[in-house]
Amino acid sequence: MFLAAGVGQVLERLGGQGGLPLRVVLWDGREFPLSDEPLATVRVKRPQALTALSHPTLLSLAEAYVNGDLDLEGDLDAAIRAAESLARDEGGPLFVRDGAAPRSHTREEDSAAIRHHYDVANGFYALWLDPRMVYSCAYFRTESDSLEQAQLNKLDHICRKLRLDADEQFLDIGCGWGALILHAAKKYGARATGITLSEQQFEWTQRRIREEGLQHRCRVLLEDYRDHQSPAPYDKIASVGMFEHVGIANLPTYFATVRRLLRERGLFMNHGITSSSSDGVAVGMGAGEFIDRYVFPQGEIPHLHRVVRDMSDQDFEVHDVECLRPHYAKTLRHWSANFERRLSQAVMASSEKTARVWRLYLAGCAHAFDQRWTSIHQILASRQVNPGRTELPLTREWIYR
Ligand SMILES: C[S@@+](CC[C@H](N)C(=O)[O-])C[C@H]1O[C@@H](n2cnc3c(N)ncnc32)[C@H](O)[C@@H]1O
Repeated sequence: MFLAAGVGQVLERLGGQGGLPLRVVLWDGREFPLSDEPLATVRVKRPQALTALSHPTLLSLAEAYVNGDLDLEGDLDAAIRAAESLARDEGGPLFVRDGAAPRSHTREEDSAAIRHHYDVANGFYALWLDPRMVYSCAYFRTESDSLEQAQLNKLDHICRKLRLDADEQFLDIGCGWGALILHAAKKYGARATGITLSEQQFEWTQRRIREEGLQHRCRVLLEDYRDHQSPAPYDKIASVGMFEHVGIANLPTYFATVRRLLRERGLFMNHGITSSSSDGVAVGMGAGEFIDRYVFPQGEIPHLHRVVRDMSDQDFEVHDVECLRPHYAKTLRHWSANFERRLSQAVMASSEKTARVWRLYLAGCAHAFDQRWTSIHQILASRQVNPGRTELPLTREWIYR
């Protein structure tokens, strides 16, 4: 408690970090720069908030900010690096078993978790995503690609890897605001179906399909991937930034569902976040708990080897794996910079608390990908129930043509 710890003790603790790039401003106006040229200002709004700084974890610091006990101004990345340095100093491991009971991921639980995250408001997401509203890692062909260009590159990268062709039946599991199905139908002539659990995304995508005049080859459904039925199997299936919601124990069900929906020798692209911990346990120091409690309830990320194993068990042959980690750090920095520029609008489009959560989550995840706390992989595989030759060319040159 602050009164026990005292301002002096807390400042001594912060000062002992060897020059954190922060200025601390107390509720009574007293200012304490912790280095010669502080990059960010932490405003301690009330004495109780010092508790969060006396034995900080990334969760306690984040909660103090989300609850409005602390304010942050200036260079958010510098503040996050400083927070990590403080939390690390408390001695916790980088990866921890969170001790939570395994999640069952019933349809009701998953649906509630999706509504929590994605149904904030379409206008809220439009403030900081690219104009197509793509909400997954972009693909930067050059360092200076804009976010919009890099998201378009990503849509093409996926369609090319899938060798998507005119009139092929294409399914996008977890289609977000529909960017991939619209692109697949418009540019590649595919017959595209998207499914989402978010009502707001569903309505948005329905409208976009109408606006583009693509009703004859594009549709969106509001349903759980486990319930999706199709009269004929799909030629190609993508899942982009979705399988993080599935749950590690449910990966066999998930890949079995894709196998059920895909034709023999059909191609499947799984693009998703992977853990850097080979055990697939959560990031420690309170970071994983913050994401679980405030951002992605029920989210779970497996290590790459677990994904490949569970895919192989469902008769998928893995052809190509690409790590996009630097691309996600860049994507998140674009989102975070957009969010910083439009912070007051983000508050109006959601709430003060939601905007505070998302502000930390976007900048914090950029840091997490930079630091390799988490990674992301595109895995291209084909359904190979009957052994034999694949439909793929001998080399991967087709992807880059
Ligand atoms: C991070 S968003 C990615 C959206 C999109 N693929 C993109 O790249 O912009 C995750 C998507 O997965 C969907 N999703 C999550 N769990 C799902 C489930 N059980 N069934 C269907 N869709 C699900 C969400 O509704 C959301 O559209």
